[in-house]
Amino acid sequence: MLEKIKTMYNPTPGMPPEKIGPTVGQNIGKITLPSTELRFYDLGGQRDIRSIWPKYYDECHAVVFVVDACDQARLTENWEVFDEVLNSPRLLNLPLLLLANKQDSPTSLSVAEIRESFDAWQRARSNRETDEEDKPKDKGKGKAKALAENQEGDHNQAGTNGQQPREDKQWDDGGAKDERMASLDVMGVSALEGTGVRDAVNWLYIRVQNARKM
Ligand SMILES: Nc1nc2c(ncn2[C@@H]2O[C@H](COP(=O)(O)OP(=O)(O)OP(=O)(O)O)[C@@H](O)[C@H]2O)c(=O)[nH]1
Ligand SMILES: [Mg+2]
Repeated sequence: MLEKIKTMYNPTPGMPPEKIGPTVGQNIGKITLPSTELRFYDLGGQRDIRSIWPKYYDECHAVVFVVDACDQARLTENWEVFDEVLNSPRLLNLPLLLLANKQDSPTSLSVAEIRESFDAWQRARSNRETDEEDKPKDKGKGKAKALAENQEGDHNQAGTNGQQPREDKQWDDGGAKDERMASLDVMGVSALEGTGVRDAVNWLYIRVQNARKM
């Protein structure tokens, strides 16, 4: 995706698709637009590499999350990761764009289908949570165990990360996550053919400029 952006916006083209391997760490790219410069940090999506993502959260002005719209088998894993990003308090007020990549492929999910897949994943999760909450009420014995687990969970949370409770509270107070979800932008792109890429860059350009004015 970043290489395609470079090819479309810079005098020197980015790497051709056949030369691009999995991103280990980060790739950096820069494009110049009227009165602004957009700097991209393309972070590898492999499981082990995701732990570096939060190191970038304080410095960035927008987040673009690229999903492989052809890989239905990994959509659940994708949504788990995306939800973490969506929930990261340090990213809460930043423009967030979800890109459904590989729209050139006949097997890719459309933007509407990607949105529906995420909604369905969220519904399934909240159903699971409701089921969990209901369980102890049915069985007296289970209730004590669930409570004990809860307390242990709370303790662990505070113990491993002192900021966690404060961050959670932020969500309870503002309903900010619901707002974020309602306004989530999803766009279809093809990093291979370049379809939708200009729209995505324009979206970023406008959002970053607007955020600056506020
Ligand atoms: N059909 C199609 N294939 C694509 C497109 N973009 C990437 N691919 C292919 O998907 C595979 C993975 O592409 P990458 O660009 O390495 O994907 P990535 O998301 O950057 O992966 P990481 O760097 O590991 O995070 C490669 O085989 C690409 O050729 C696209 O728009 N359409
Ligand atoms: Mg990559």
